[in-house]
Parts: sequence; structure tokens; C-alpha cells
Amino acid sequence: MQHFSQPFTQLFDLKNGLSDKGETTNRYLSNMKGMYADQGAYEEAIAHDNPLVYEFYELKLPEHPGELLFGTSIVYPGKVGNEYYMTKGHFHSILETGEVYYCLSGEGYLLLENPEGEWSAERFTPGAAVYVPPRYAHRSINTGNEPLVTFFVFRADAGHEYGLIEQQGFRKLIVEENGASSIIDNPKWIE
Ligand SMILES: O=P(O)(O)OC[C@H]1O[C@H](O)[C@H](O)[C@@H](O)[C@@H]1O
Ligand SMILES: [Fe+2]
Repeated sequence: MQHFSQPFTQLFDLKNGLSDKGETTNRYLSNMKGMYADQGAYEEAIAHDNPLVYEFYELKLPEHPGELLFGTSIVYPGKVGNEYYMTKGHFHSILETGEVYYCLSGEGYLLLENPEGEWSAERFTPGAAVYVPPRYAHRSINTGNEPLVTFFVFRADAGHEYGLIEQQGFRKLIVEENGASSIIDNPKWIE
């Protein structure tokens, strides 16, 4: 008989996303080289300090298709040039794996796109559950002034695939224009 996980409960703070169990993975600005459109603004920001852009819990559960991975993801407020702080974004290694994100606090977007060229920017506000269908890469973007905290859950064997995202990003960028967020074409995107 396969050894599955035992039932358990874990608390995550609704406001800051933190939990007293488990370790977060931290992504600092230095881990995001080449991911912001304004390379000059990136170099300048890195020369000053190396802020924490986001952190996330991913509970260590067996990577079996019957198990689920879950945790919170916390994207801090900030910008590089006029582009908001965001996660790297990924496809799942098993491309045909969906995911659900539920926004606990803060505001922003989940930017989605699939290899067929379809894309969407779904708004995150507290209480919004966003569905990531199979085949869609997804990136969380904080357009507000407080941490963007989401809770996610997906099939445990799905894996993460960054691939082209690390070279050219997503088709769209979310930037600040005249004090409001705006979705624009990514000039680095090559079809
Ligand atoms: O892997 P990234 O795109 O950097 O995002 C970081 C993390 O954010 C989310 O909350 C996901 O569900 C995780 O699976 C992911 O690894
Ligand atoms: Fe994912």
C-alpha cells in the first residue's frame, strides 16, 4: 500500500500570510535577473540593496499525483522602474495541471498565458479565487501598497517549468502609468 500523508492542519495568517510551521523560500531582487523590462532600473535597484521581493511556503508533501501541494505566496509591494514586484512565474512541468489561488489580502493580478497565445490578467482582491486552467503559465503581481497574500493548491507531482519565461518573460507587463496599473505589451516578447 502506498504511504500517503497523514491528516493535518496548518495556520496561515490572513493578513501577512505567515505560518509558524515550515520554511519559506525567499526570492530577492538578485534572483530576478533579466526578468524586469527596465534593465537599467534593475541594475540601479540592485546596487542599493537587495530587497526581498516575494516568499512562499510550499509544504513538503510526497510528489504523488494523489497528493496536493499548498501554501501561501507573499509578494511585497514595490516596483522596478514602473513595473510592479512580481513572482518569476512558471508553467507546470506536467503542463496539463491546473491550480487555484485564493487571495487573502492585498491587491494585484494573476497574469496567465498559454503556449497557444491566449492570455488573461485576473484581478486579486481579498476573497477572489482565481482558477489557473491546464497549460497556463502564471505570475502574481502586486499593484498595491501592502503585501499581496494568496493561498494556492495544486497537484503534488506537477513541478515547475520556467523555460522561456526566464528569457523573455510573459507576453504582457503590468506597469504603473499615471498612478494606476496598466497592462501593456512586453517589448521583449518574440513570437
Ligand atoms: O515559482 P515562482 O513562479 O517563482 O513562484 C513562486 C511560487 O509561487 C506560488 O505561490 C506557487 O504556487 C508556487 O508553486 C511557486 O513556486
Ligand atoms: Fe503553479
